[in-house]
Amino acid sequence: MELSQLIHDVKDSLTPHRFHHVEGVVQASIDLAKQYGVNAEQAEIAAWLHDIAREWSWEKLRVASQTIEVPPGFATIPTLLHGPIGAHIGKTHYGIDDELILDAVRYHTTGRPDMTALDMVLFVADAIEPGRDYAGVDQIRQAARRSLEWAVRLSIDNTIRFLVDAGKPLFPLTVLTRNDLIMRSE
Ligand SMILES: Nc1ncnc2c1ncn2[C@@H]1O[C@H](COP(=O)(O)OP(=O)(O)O)[C@@H](O)[C@H]1O
Repeated sequence: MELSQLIHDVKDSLTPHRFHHVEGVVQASIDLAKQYGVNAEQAEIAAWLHDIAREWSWEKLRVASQTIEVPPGFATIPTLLHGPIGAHIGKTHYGIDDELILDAVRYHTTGRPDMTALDMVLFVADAIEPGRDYAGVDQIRQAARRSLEWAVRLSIDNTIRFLVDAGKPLFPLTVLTRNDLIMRSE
């Protein structure tokens, strides 16, 4: 695959602000990968790809989701489709056939039970890249120095609180992810 072409297209697909976020996620992913013994090349590719469809309209996401395989339920909350659709674009446009990379992209917003180390690297990098500024982010940054699992869990707790307070729907897979992390830590 041509990484420079992917980066070029990601830049074209996003506002400068979100492209800057993606650059932050790439650096944070590489750093976390090195820290936790994860393949940094896979982490970098997943990070460049993860938000490629983030600025698609709901209608465009919905239409695309009808022609490709999307994990169950994702279409009920259209924003979440940018993960599975990003993975699909990675496979079809850039020839990325590494399922570890594609899964990390697919589930980067929702998480999933039995997350791989690469899934967790991207999930946490997305939450803590230097451009992120929200209540609780420093606690997640600190957690990421000690444990990927713990950082994912804190980030999920934060997202759940945010969604509940905002009166927004919560995707059940994220609850299953949280339960799985708690069971694994006991
Ligand atoms: N687990 C979830 N269940 C339902 N909606 C979610 C979940 N996680 C995120 N969202 C929604 O999807 C939107 C995009 O999430 P995300 O891609 O993490 O945000 P960002 O654009 O800041 O990277 C959030 O603003 C939120 O409304």
